Amino acid sequence: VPVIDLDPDQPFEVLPGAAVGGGPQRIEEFAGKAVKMDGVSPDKIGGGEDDASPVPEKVQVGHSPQYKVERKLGKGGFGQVYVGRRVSGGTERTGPDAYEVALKFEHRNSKGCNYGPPYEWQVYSSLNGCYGVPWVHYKGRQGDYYVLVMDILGPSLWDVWNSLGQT
Ligand SMILES: Nc1ncnc2c1ncn2[C@@H]1O[C@H](COP(=O)(O)OP(=O)(O)OP(=O)(O)O)[C@@H](O)[C@H]1O
Repeated sequence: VPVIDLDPDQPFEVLPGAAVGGGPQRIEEFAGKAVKMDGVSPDKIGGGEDDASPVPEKVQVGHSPQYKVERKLGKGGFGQVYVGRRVSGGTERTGPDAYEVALKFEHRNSKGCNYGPPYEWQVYSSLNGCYGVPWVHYKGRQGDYYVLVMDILGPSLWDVWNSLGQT
């Protein structure tokens, strides 16, 4: 049985201005360990609820180009996904030089980020290159959000079924 190594493979970069600050601080206990928390409860924020801080208008993480954040593609249990359009350059449809990407935002107070970057990042790293899984090209933190920059996929079967009135 192949063993998948879920250790993080790359450090991520915290951009200037991304400092955690302000807001009341609390101590919460997870798995018997005291964890210092900032601001509101992660449980209340979940998958980027509307009361969380708005996602940024522009994104640049790690060594990525800059992207303008456009329409929302969807929302999951932990994060929200938007179209990102490269501000300049970008000739490819997919890959690190793509002119359009999917940007997945996960709020730093969300339940997936209790111990730092989302655990899901390790899963994406392990699955990168697998058929049907979008390639992640850049990742990092900007302001209150952890951001993944990945290939944009076509509509899911769920999206297609709904666009046809679930017939
Ligand atoms: N790379 C992508 N390209 C295009 N659309 C995407 C991409 N990634 C996510 N989406 C859209 O955003 C939605 C939310 O994705 P996300 O990964 O946050 O959650 P999920 O996998 O649907 O659910 P859960 O978080 O419960 O596992 C998806 O259902 C899909 O419609």
